[in-house]
Parts: sequence; C-alpha cells; structure tokens
Amino acid sequence: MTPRIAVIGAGAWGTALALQAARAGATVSLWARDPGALQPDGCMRRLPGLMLPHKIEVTGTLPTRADLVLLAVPMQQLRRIAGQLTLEAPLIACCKGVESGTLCLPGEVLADLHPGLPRGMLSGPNFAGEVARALPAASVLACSDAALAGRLARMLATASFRVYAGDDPVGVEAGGAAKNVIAIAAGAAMGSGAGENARAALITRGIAELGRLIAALGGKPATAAGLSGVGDLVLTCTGPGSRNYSLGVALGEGIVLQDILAGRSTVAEGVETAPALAARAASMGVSVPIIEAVAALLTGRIGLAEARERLLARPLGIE
Ligand SMILES: NC(=O)c1ccc[n+]([C@@H]2O[C@H](COP(=O)([O-])OP(=O)(O)OC[C@H]3O[C@@H](n4cnc5c(N)ncnc54)[C@H](O)[C@@H]3O)[C@@H](O)[C@H]2O)c1
Ligand SMILES: O=P(O)(O)OC[C@H](O)CO
Repeated sequence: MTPRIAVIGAGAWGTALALQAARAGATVSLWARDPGALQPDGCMRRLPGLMLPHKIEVTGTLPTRADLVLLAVPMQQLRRIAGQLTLEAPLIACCKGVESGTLCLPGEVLADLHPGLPRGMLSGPNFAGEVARALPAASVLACSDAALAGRLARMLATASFRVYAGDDPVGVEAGGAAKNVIAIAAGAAMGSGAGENARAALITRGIAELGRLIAALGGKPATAAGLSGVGDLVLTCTGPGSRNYSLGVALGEGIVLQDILAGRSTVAEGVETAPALAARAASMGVSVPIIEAVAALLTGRIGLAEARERLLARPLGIE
C-alpha cells in the first residue's frame, strides 16, 4: 500500500522533504503555517524555482492520518506545533537544536507530548536545496527500535537520497544540535581571518565535544563519527550555504548579531541552541569549551577576541 507521509513545516527543509517523499512514491501532505508559503507560480516561498508536483497537498490543517510524520519546524516551535497533533503515527523530528528553557532535545520534547507514540530523528549533511533537486545525499533516520527505523527509512529513500537506519536517536539529535553551534565558531574563525587551520581544529575538537555529550546523554559515542556527526559538521562548517556558518562569518567580520538577524528571515538554529546546549552540558558536567565560547559570544558575555583567547589559553591535554 502507498504510504502516507505528513510533513509539518513548509520552510526549506519541510519542502525538500515533501519533494523527496513524493519522489519515493508516498502520498504526501505538507502543512504550512502560512497559506502564502505556496506561491501563485506553484513554488514554495522558501525554495523558489522548484515547482511542487500537484500530488503534494499543501494544507493549513494538521493531518489526522498518516503512516509517518516528519516534523520540520524550527526547534523552538516544535513543542507548540507537535502539541497540536492528535494522530497516531511515528513522529520523526527533522529539526536540529535544543529547546531554550527546558534544554530538551527534539526526542525529549516529543516524549513529553506523546509518550505513547514511536519517535525518532532524521538528520545528516543535507542542504535542503540540494535534496530538493535530487542531488546525491545521505542521511540517518534513528529510532530506539532499529526495525522501525529501517521501515521508515525505506519509505523515504530513493537512489539519490540514501537514508540509513540508526538505533541511537539521542546521538543523532545531539549531533544535529552541536553542529549548528560549532559551525558558528568555524564561521567566526574564517570571518575573522584566523584561517583554515583554526577551522579544521574547531571541527575536530567539536567532534570530541560531541562524543562526550553523546556519552553523557546515554547515546553511543560512535554516532559522532556518522552522517549526523562528522558528516553534518563538515558540511555545515565548510558550506557557504549554511545559515549557521555564514552567521559566524558575519560575526567574525565584526557585524553585530542583532544586525545579522535583522537581515534574515530564515532560521539559524545555533543562535538559540548554543546557550541551551552549553547549559545542558554544564548540568551533566560535560566539558564543551567551544560550545560554551559560542554561547558566551552570542549572549554578549564576551567578545570575539576573548572567545578566541579563551580557547587558545586552555591547558594542553591528551588527544
Ligand atoms: N534548510 C536546510 O537545509 C535544513 C536541512 C536539514 C534540517 N534543517 C532543519 O529544519 C528545521 C527548519 O528549518 P528550515 O530551513 O526548513 O526553515 P526556514 O528557515 O526555511 O523557514 C523557517 C520556517 O519556520 C516557520 N516559522 C517561523 N516562525 C514560526 C513560528 N513562530 N511558528 C511556526 N513556524 C514558524 C516559517 O513559516 C518557515 O516555514 C530547522 O531545525 C533546521 O535546522 C534545515
Ligand atoms: O543552513 P544550516 O546551517 O541550518 O544547515 C542546514 C543543514 O542542517 C545542513 O545539514
């Protein structure tokens, strides 16, 4: 039977996932908060130039039936929007971040709201525009039930979009959150002229921070080496198309955060996630100096020079 996939959130990623799900043969609905998201030319506002096939239903009504729900809303909106769902289906978070205030990862938000429903996370090195255009890409869909992850991954996969199944959702969620923060650091290094060596060091030590976070959260540290860890860190810390990296570059060039944000309508998850992830790490006694430095920089507690100084002055350890 043809699976029904409901995508919640019609930003760039929700739109790309709807296109991908349709390509994989599913019946697809795409929930948009704003009816103007579907433009008169048949393209979605966040992915101009890509016509949505008619078989994707764009709707302002949340789904009541589906075989799989993909939640592609901004992290800080996940609780409010997922809380309105009444259907019974596996809920897969596709947003990358940590909730401010509660310090919850996406799966923890979903567990609070819908404790009886299967849940998981889809994440990987995936720029929406490339996935939407069916350029080759890979991602991981992780659930604590590996067999379920495999079934859901097959619903979404095509020859151009390889969806691996994973059994470490918390490790995948931590990777999605951390890479956005490390990408801001990498961008700031490049924007301030610190150079390629500095960026490579930040990526590598960022992976070390992610491994410690995953272990403390009860996940599998090896997940840090996978698509949702190294894969997404490399993409986001080097791809000029990354919102988080480019925000870091602008900070490195001396532009004030408020001015950067005022010129954007898209979400850079690292901005709100950095302080939340730093606080979550502190609550578990995990050392995450790069994430802490980015949080302190974004919240105005230190400037760029002090952030750099702090990281370079740390005691030399054993790798
Ligand atoms: N864009 C990508 O390449 C990409 C890839 C993988 C994962 N993601 C993740 O997907 C999530 C969504 O990002 P995106 O790029 O699709 O977003 P986007 O920047 O394209 O658009 C933001 C979306 O958020 C919605 N929105 C804004 N304020 C809202 C509110 N108050 N309530 C409800 N909805 C609101 C907007 O309507 C829009 O649909 C993020 O967590 C992001 O990290 C994005
Ligand atoms: O543009 P960014 O920084 O939000 O990154 C988009 C995706 O998460 C890359 O995998």
